[in-house]
Amino acid sequence: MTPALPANGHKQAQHIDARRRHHILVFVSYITSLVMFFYGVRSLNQDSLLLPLILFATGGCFLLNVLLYHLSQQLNRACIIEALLVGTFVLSLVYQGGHNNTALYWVFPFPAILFGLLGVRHALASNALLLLVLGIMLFTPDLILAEYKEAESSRFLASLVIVIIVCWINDHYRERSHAAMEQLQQSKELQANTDPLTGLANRRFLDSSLIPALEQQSDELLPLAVIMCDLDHFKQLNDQYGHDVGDEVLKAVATVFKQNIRQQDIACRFGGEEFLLILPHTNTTDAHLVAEKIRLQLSKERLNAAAPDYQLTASLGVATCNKTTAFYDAVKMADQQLYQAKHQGRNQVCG
Ligand SMILES: Nc1nc2c(ncn2[C@@H]2O[C@H](COP(=O)(O)OP(=O)(O)OP(=O)(O)O)[C@@H](O)[C@H]2O)c(=O)[nH]1
Repeated sequence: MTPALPANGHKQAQHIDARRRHHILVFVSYITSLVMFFYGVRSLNQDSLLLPLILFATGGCFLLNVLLYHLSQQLNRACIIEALLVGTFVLSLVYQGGHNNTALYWVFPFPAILFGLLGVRHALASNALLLLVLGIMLFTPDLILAEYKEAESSRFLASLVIVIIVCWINDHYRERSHAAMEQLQQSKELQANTDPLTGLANRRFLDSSLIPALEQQSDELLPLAVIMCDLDHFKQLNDQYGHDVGDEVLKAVATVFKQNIRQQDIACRFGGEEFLLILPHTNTTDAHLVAEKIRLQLSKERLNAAAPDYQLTASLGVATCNKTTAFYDAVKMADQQLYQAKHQGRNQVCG
Protein backbone atom coordinates (compact mmCIF):
# COMPACT_ATOMS: atom_id res chain seq x y z
CA MET A 1 0.00 0.00 0.00
CA THR A 2 1.24 3.51 -0.81
CA PRO A 3 1.19 6.07 2.00
CA ALA A 4 -2.22 7.62 2.53
CA LEU A 5 -3.61 7.82 6.08
CA PRO A 6 -4.85 11.28 7.20
CA ALA A 7 -5.01 14.18 4.77
CA ASN A 8 -3.78 16.79 7.25
CA GLY A 9 -3.69 19.60 4.68
CA HIS A 10 -7.26 18.89 3.60
CA LYS A 11 -8.53 18.99 7.19
CA GLN A 12 -6.69 22.24 7.82
CA ALA A 13 -8.17 23.81 4.67
CA GLN A 14 -11.67 22.71 5.71
CA HIS A 15 -11.14 24.19 9.16
CA ILE A 16 -10.03 27.54 7.72
CA ASP A 17 -13.02 27.60 5.35
CA ALA A 18 -15.37 26.90 8.27
CA ARG A 19 -13.80 29.86 10.13
CA ARG A 20 -14.47 32.07 7.09
CA ARG A 21 -18.16 31.10 7.07
CA HIS A 22 -18.34 31.45 10.86
CA HIS A 23 -17.07 35.05 10.68
CA ILE A 24 -19.48 35.98 7.88
CA LEU A 25 -22.40 34.41 9.79
CA VAL A 26 -21.58 36.15 13.06
CA PHE A 27 -20.80 39.54 11.48
CA VAL A 28 -23.90 39.56 9.27
CA SER A 29 -26.16 38.41 12.13
CA TYR A 30 -25.07 41.03 14.65
CA ILE A 31 -24.71 43.92 12.23
CA THR A 32 -28.03 43.15 10.51
CA SER A 33 -29.98 42.85 13.75
CA LEU A 34 -28.41 46.08 15.01
CA VAL A 35 -29.37 47.95 11.80
CA MET A 36 -32.86 46.39 11.88
CA PHE A 37 -33.53 47.45 15.47
CA PHE A 38 -32.17 50.96 14.79
CA TYR A 39 -34.39 51.50 11.73
CA GLY A 40 -37.27 49.66 13.43
CA VAL A 41 -37.28 52.22 16.26
CA ARG A 42 -36.93 55.10 13.77
CA SER A 43 -39.87 53.90 11.71
CA LEU A 44 -42.21 53.47 14.69
CA ASN A 45 -43.75 56.93 14.10
CA GLN A 46 -45.02 55.96 10.62
CA ASP A 47 -48.71 55.40 9.91
CA SER A 48 -48.23 51.76 9.00
CA LEU A 49 -46.75 49.27 11.44
CA LEU A 50 -45.69 46.94 8.63
CA LEU A 51 -42.12 48.31 8.26
CA PRO A 52 -41.22 48.29 12.00
CA LEU A 53 -42.78 44.84 12.21
CA ILE A 54 -40.63 43.52 9.33
CA LEU A 55 -37.51 45.13 10.81
CA PHE A 56 -38.02 43.94 14.41
CA ALA A 57 -39.07 40.42 13.34
CA THR A 58 -36.12 39.99 10.98
CA GLY A 59 -33.67 41.51 13.46
CA GLY A 60 -34.98 39.16 16.16
CA CYS A 61 -34.67 36.13 13.85
CA PHE A 62 -31.06 37.02 12.89
CA LEU A 63 -30.19 37.40 16.56
CA LEU A 64 -31.92 34.15 17.56
CA ASN A 65 -30.18 32.26 14.76
CA VAL A 66 -26.70 33.40 15.78
CA LEU A 67 -27.39 32.69 19.48
CA LEU A 68 -28.60 29.17 18.62
CA TYR A 69 -25.47 28.73 16.51
CA HIS A 70 -23.24 29.72 19.44
CA LEU A 71 -25.00 27.07 21.54
CA SER A 72 -25.14 24.24 18.98
CA GLN A 73 -22.08 25.00 16.80
CA GLN A 74 -24.10 23.69 13.81
CA LEU A 75 -22.51 25.91 11.18
CA ASN A 76 -24.24 24.47 8.10
CA ARG A 77 -27.69 24.68 9.62
CA ALA A 78 -27.12 28.25 10.85
CA CYS A 79 -25.84 29.34 7.40
CA ILE A 80 -28.88 27.90 5.63
CA ILE A 81 -31.27 29.59 8.07
CA GLU A 82 -29.33 32.85 7.68
CA ALA A 83 -29.63 32.61 3.88
CA LEU A 84 -33.39 32.04 4.18
CA LEU A 85 -33.66 35.03 6.51
CA VAL A 86 -31.66 37.15 4.08
CA GLY A 87 -33.98 36.18 1.21
CA THR A 88 -37.15 36.76 3.23
CA PHE A 89 -35.89 40.11 4.50
CA VAL A 90 -34.85 41.36 1.06
CA LEU A 91 -38.19 40.42 -0.48
CA SER A 92 -40.31 41.86 2.32
CA LEU A 93 -38.30 45.10 2.35
CA VAL A 94 -38.65 45.53 -1.42
CA TYR A 95 -42.35 44.72 -1.06
CA GLN A 96 -42.83 47.43 1.56
CA GLY A 97 -40.38 49.98 0.14
CA GLY A 98 -38.43 50.68 3.31
CA HIS A 99 -37.74 54.05 4.92
CA ASN A 100 -38.33 56.80 2.30
CA ASN A 101 -38.52 54.14 -0.43
CA THR A 102 -34.82 53.26 -0.03
CA ALA A 103 -35.30 49.46 0.09
CA LEU A 104 -33.41 48.74 -3.13
CA TYR A 105 -30.14 50.16 -1.73
CA TRP A 106 -30.16 47.56 1.03
CA VAL A 107 -30.34 44.66 -1.39
CA PHE A 108 -26.78 45.06 -2.77
CA PRO A 109 -24.76 43.46 0.07
CA PHE A 110 -26.84 40.29 0.04
CA PRO A 111 -25.55 38.47 -3.07
CA ALA A 112 -22.04 38.58 -1.56
CA ILE A 113 -23.39 37.39 1.80
CA LEU A 114 -25.14 34.43 0.11
CA PHE A 115 -21.88 33.46 -1.61
CA GLY A 116 -20.06 33.70 1.71
CA LEU A 117 -22.60 31.53 3.53
CA LEU A 118 -23.57 28.88 1.00
CA GLY A 119 -20.65 28.14 -1.32
CA VAL A 120 -20.64 28.83 -5.05
CA ARG A 121 -23.30 26.46 -6.43
CA HIS A 122 -25.99 26.98 -3.83
CA ALA A 123 -25.33 30.73 -3.68
CA LEU A 124 -25.62 31.05 -7.46
CA ALA A 125 -28.93 29.15 -7.45
CA SER A 126 -30.38 31.18 -4.56
CA ASN A 127 -29.22 34.49 -6.08
CA ALA A 128 -30.81 33.54 -9.39
CA LEU A 129 -34.06 32.74 -7.57
CA LEU A 130 -33.90 36.01 -5.63
CA LEU A 131 -33.28 37.92 -8.85
CA LEU A 132 -36.23 36.24 -10.55
CA VAL A 133 -38.65 36.99 -7.71
CA LEU A 134 -37.37 40.59 -7.43
CA GLY A 135 -37.82 41.02 -11.20
CA ILE A 136 -41.42 39.76 -11.02
CA MET A 137 -42.17 42.01 -8.03
CA LEU A 138 -40.62 45.14 -9.58
CA PHE A 139 -42.28 44.74 -12.97
CA THR A 140 -45.68 43.82 -11.56
CA PRO A 141 -46.41 46.90 -9.43
CA ASP A 142 -49.81 45.54 -8.39
CA LEU A 143 -48.09 42.80 -6.42
CA ILE A 144 -46.25 45.14 -4.03
CA LEU A 145 -47.02 48.04 -1.69
CA ALA A 146 -44.04 50.20 -2.66
CA GLU A 147 -43.86 52.27 -5.80
CA TYR A 148 -40.61 52.26 -7.75
CA LYS A 149 -39.96 54.14 -10.99
CA GLU A 150 -39.53 51.84 -13.97
CA ALA A 151 -36.09 53.30 -14.77
CA GLU A 152 -35.04 52.83 -11.14
CA SER A 153 -36.17 49.17 -11.15
CA SER A 154 -34.44 48.28 -14.41
CA ARG A 155 -31.15 49.91 -13.39
CA PHE A 156 -31.36 48.27 -9.98
CA LEU A 157 -31.85 44.82 -11.54
CA ALA A 158 -29.07 45.40 -14.10
CA SER A 159 -26.57 46.43 -11.42
CA LEU A 160 -27.69 43.55 -9.19
CA VAL A 161 -26.97 41.12 -12.05
CA ILE A 162 -23.47 42.64 -12.34
CA VAL A 163 -22.88 42.26 -8.58
CA ILE A 164 -24.02 38.60 -8.68
CA ILE A 165 -21.84 37.77 -11.70
CA VAL A 166 -18.76 39.43 -10.16
CA CYS A 167 -19.35 37.58 -6.85
CA TRP A 168 -19.79 34.32 -8.74
CA ILE A 169 -16.59 34.74 -10.81
CA ASN A 170 -14.68 35.72 -7.68
CA ASP A 171 -15.89 32.79 -5.58
CA HIS A 172 -15.69 30.25 -8.40
CA TYR A 173 -12.01 31.02 -9.02
CA ARG A 174 -11.25 31.30 -5.30
CA GLU A 175 -12.66 27.77 -4.82
CA ARG A 176 -10.76 26.46 -7.84
CA SER A 177 -7.47 27.97 -6.77
CA HIS A 178 -7.93 26.53 -3.25
CA ALA A 179 -8.67 23.10 -4.72
CA ALA A 180 -5.57 23.31 -6.96
CA MET A 181 -3.37 24.40 -4.06
CA GLU A 182 -4.72 21.62 -1.87
CA GLN A 183 -4.05 19.07 -4.59
CA LEU A 184 -0.52 20.37 -5.03
CA GLN A 185 0.05 20.23 -1.29
CA GLN A 186 -1.28 16.67 -1.14
CA SER A 187 0.92 15.48 -4.00
CA LYS A 188 3.97 17.13 -2.38
CA GLU A 189 3.10 15.45 0.92
CA LEU A 190 2.71 12.11 -0.85
CA GLN A 191 6.04 12.57 -2.62
CA ALA A 192 7.80 13.48 0.63
CA ASN A 193 6.34 10.38 2.32
CA THR A 194 7.17 7.91 -0.46
CA ASP A 195 10.36 6.00 -1.14
CA PRO A 196 11.15 6.73 -4.82
CA LEU A 197 12.72 3.31 -5.56
CA THR A 198 9.98 1.01 -4.24
CA GLY A 199 6.96 3.32 -4.07
CA LEU A 200 6.44 2.27 -0.46
CA ALA A 201 6.02 4.65 2.45
CA ASN A 202 9.27 5.98 3.87
CA ARG A 203 10.35 6.71 7.45
CA ARG A 204 9.13 10.29 7.28
CA PHE A 205 5.62 8.92 6.77
CA LEU A 206 5.69 7.42 10.27
CA ASP A 207 6.14 10.78 12.00
CA SER A 208 4.12 12.93 9.62
CA SER A 209 1.09 10.67 9.13
CA LEU A 210 1.05 7.47 11.18
CA ILE A 211 1.73 8.97 14.61
CA PRO A 212 -0.91 11.74 14.18
CA ALA A 213 -3.38 9.08 12.90
CA LEU A 214 -2.63 6.91 15.93
CA GLU A 215 -3.41 9.86 18.20
CA GLN A 216 -6.64 10.74 16.38
CA GLN A 217 -8.06 7.32 15.47
CA SER A 218 -6.52 4.98 18.05
CA ASP A 219 -9.76 2.93 18.27
CA GLU A 220 -9.57 2.11 14.56
CA LEU A 221 -5.86 1.28 14.56
CA LEU A 222 -5.05 -0.42 17.88
CA PRO A 223 -3.91 -3.09 18.55
CA LEU A 224 -1.33 -2.43 15.85
CA ALA A 225 1.16 -5.09 14.82
CA VAL A 226 4.56 -4.23 13.38
CA ILE A 227 6.76 -6.59 11.40
CA MET A 228 10.38 -5.67 10.84
CA CYS A 229 11.78 -7.44 7.78
CA ASP A 230 15.42 -7.48 6.68
CA LEU A 231 16.73 -9.22 3.56
CA ASP A 232 19.43 -11.81 4.23
CA HIS A 233 22.96 -11.43 2.82
CA PHE A 234 21.93 -8.52 0.64
CA LYS A 235 25.45 -7.13 0.59
CA GLN A 236 26.57 -10.33 -1.09
CA LEU A 237 23.97 -9.80 -3.86
CA ASN A 238 25.13 -6.23 -4.41
CA ASP A 239 28.78 -7.21 -4.42
CA GLN A 240 28.25 -10.11 -6.81
CA TYR A 241 25.70 -8.65 -9.26
CA GLY A 242 25.90 -4.90 -8.75
CA HIS A 243 23.65 -2.22 -7.25
CA ASP A 244 21.21 -2.16 -10.19
CA VAL A 245 20.32 -5.81 -9.65
CA GLY A 246 20.03 -5.06 -5.90
CA ASP A 247 17.59 -2.25 -6.72
CA GLU A 248 15.49 -4.56 -8.90
CA VAL A 249 15.32 -7.08 -6.05
CA LEU A 250 14.19 -4.35 -3.64
CA LYS A 251 11.37 -3.45 -6.09
CA ALA A 252 10.37 -7.13 -6.37
CA VAL A 253 10.30 -7.38 -2.57
CA ALA A 254 8.02 -4.31 -2.40
CA THR A 255 5.68 -6.02 -4.87
CA VAL A 256 5.58 -9.14 -2.67
CA PHE A 257 4.58 -6.94 0.30
CA LYS A 258 1.86 -5.15 -1.66
CA GLN A 259 0.43 -8.49 -2.81
CA ASN A 260 0.39 -10.04 0.65
CA ILE A 261 -0.99 -7.32 2.92
CA ARG A 262 -4.48 -5.87 3.28
CA GLN A 263 -5.62 -2.51 1.89
CA GLN A 264 -5.41 -0.92 5.34
CA ASP A 265 -1.88 -2.23 6.08
CA ILE A 266 1.19 -0.12 5.37
CA ALA A 267 4.51 -1.28 3.99
CA CYS A 268 7.33 1.11 4.75
CA ARG A 269 10.96 1.08 3.59
CA PHE A 270 12.64 1.61 6.94
CA GLY A 271 16.28 1.53 5.82
CA GLY A 272 18.35 0.22 2.90
CA GLU A 273 17.12 -3.40 2.79
CA GLU A 274 15.04 -3.18 5.94
CA PHE A 275 11.25 -2.86 5.78
CA LEU A 276 8.54 -2.22 8.36
CA LEU A 277 5.05 -3.58 7.87
CA ILE A 278 2.32 -1.90 9.92
CA LEU A 279 -0.88 -3.88 10.40
CA PRO A 280 -3.76 -2.02 12.09
CA HIS A 281 -6.21 -3.97 14.28
CA THR A 282 -4.02 -7.08 14.32
CA ASN A 283 -2.90 -9.26 17.23
CA THR A 284 0.45 -11.01 17.56
CA THR A 285 -0.82 -14.40 16.36
CA ASP A 286 -2.26 -12.98 13.14
CA ALA A 287 0.81 -10.80 12.57
CA HIS A 288 2.98 -13.88 12.95
CA LEU A 289 0.92 -15.64 10.27
CA VAL A 290 1.33 -12.67 7.90
CA ALA A 291 5.09 -12.56 8.58
CA GLU A 292 5.39 -16.28 7.89
CA LYS A 293 3.40 -15.94 4.65
CA ILE A 294 5.67 -13.12 3.48
CA ARG A 295 8.83 -15.02 4.44
CA LEU A 296 7.59 -17.96 2.36
CA GLN A 297 6.64 -15.79 -0.63
CA LEU A 298 10.04 -14.05 -0.60
CA SER A 299 11.86 -17.37 -0.51
CA LYS A 300 9.82 -18.46 -3.55
CA GLU A 301 10.88 -15.42 -5.60
CA ARG A 302 12.90 -16.57 -8.58
CA LEU A 303 15.74 -14.24 -9.55
CA ASN A 304 17.37 -16.71 -11.94
CA ALA A 305 18.01 -14.36 -14.84
CA ALA A 306 19.24 -11.40 -12.81
CA ALA A 307 21.05 -13.22 -9.98
CA PRO A 308 21.25 -16.97 -10.67
CA ASP A 309 23.32 -17.85 -7.58
CA TYR A 310 21.43 -15.77 -5.08
CA GLN A 311 18.58 -17.24 -3.03
CA LEU A 312 16.40 -14.43 -1.71
CA THR A 313 15.38 -14.90 1.92
CA ALA A 314 14.44 -12.59 4.75
CA SER A 315 14.40 -12.53 8.54
CA LEU A 316 11.42 -11.04 10.31
CA GLY A 317 10.60 -9.81 13.82
CA VAL A 318 7.06 -9.28 15.10
CA ALA A 319 5.71 -7.09 17.92
CA THR A 320 2.43 -5.39 18.79
CA CYS A 321 1.52 -1.99 20.14
CA ASN A 322 -1.55 -1.46 22.33
CA LYS A 323 -1.01 2.13 23.31
CA THR A 324 -0.80 5.21 21.08
CA THR A 325 2.44 6.32 22.71
CA ALA A 326 4.15 2.92 22.47
CA PHE A 327 4.59 2.72 18.68
CA TYR A 328 8.37 3.20 18.62
CA ASP A 329 8.75 0.80 21.59
CA ALA A 330 6.99 -1.84 19.45
CA VAL A 331 9.29 -1.03 16.51
CA LYS A 332 12.29 -1.46 18.80
CA MET A 333 10.90 -4.78 20.06
CA ALA A 334 10.29 -6.02 16.48
CA ASP A 335 13.88 -5.02 15.67
CA GLN A 336 15.16 -7.07 18.61
CA GLN A 337 13.10 -10.05 17.40
CA LEU A 338 14.58 -9.56 13.94
CA TYR A 339 18.08 -9.58 15.42
CA GLN A 340 17.13 -12.83 17.16
CA ALA A 341 15.96 -14.33 13.82
CA LYS A 342 19.27 -13.34 12.19
CA HIS A 343 21.15 -14.79 15.14
CA GLN A 344 19.25 -18.08 14.93
CA GLY A 345 20.28 -18.62 11.29
CA ARG A 346 18.13 -16.18 9.17
CA ASN A 347 15.14 -16.99 6.91
CA GLN A 348 12.74 -17.17 9.85
CA VAL A 349 10.18 -15.23 11.91
CA CYS A 350 10.65 -14.40 15.61
CA GLY A 351 8.28 -12.74 18.06
N1 LIG B 1 21.04 -2.06 -4.36
C1 LIG B 1 20.83 -1.41 -3.23
N2 LIG B 1 21.47 -1.81 -2.12
C2 LIG B 1 21.26 -1.14 -0.96
C3 LIG B 1 20.36 -0.08 -0.88
N3 LIG B 1 20.34 0.36 0.38
C4 LIG B 1 21.21 -0.41 1.09
N4 LIG B 1 21.78 -1.35 0.27
C5 LIG B 1 22.77 -2.37 0.59
O1 LIG B 1 22.25 -3.34 1.48
C6 LIG B 1 23.39 -3.98 2.06
C7 LIG B 1 23.10 -4.24 3.53
O2 LIG B 1 24.14 -5.04 4.01
P1 LIG B 1 24.26 -5.53 5.51
O3 LIG B 1 23.66 -4.52 6.43
O4 LIG B 1 25.70 -5.92 5.73
O5 LIG B 1 23.33 -6.75 5.59
P2 LIG B 1 23.26 -8.11 4.79
O6 LIG B 1 24.36 -8.27 3.79
O7 LIG B 1 21.89 -8.16 4.22
O8 LIG B 1 23.46 -9.16 5.91
P3 LIG B 1 22.38 -9.63 6.98
O9 LIG B 1 21.38 -8.55 7.12
O10 LIG B 1 23.20 -9.84 8.23
O11 LIG B 1 21.80 -10.88 6.46
C8 LIG B 1 24.59 -3.09 1.82
O12 LIG B 1 25.44 -3.67 0.88
C9 LIG B 1 23.98 -1.81 1.28
O13 LIG B 1 24.83 -1.16 0.35
C10 LIG B 1 19.69 0.32 -2.08
O14 LIG B 1 18.89 1.25 -2.13
N5 LIG B 1 19.95 -0.38 -3.23
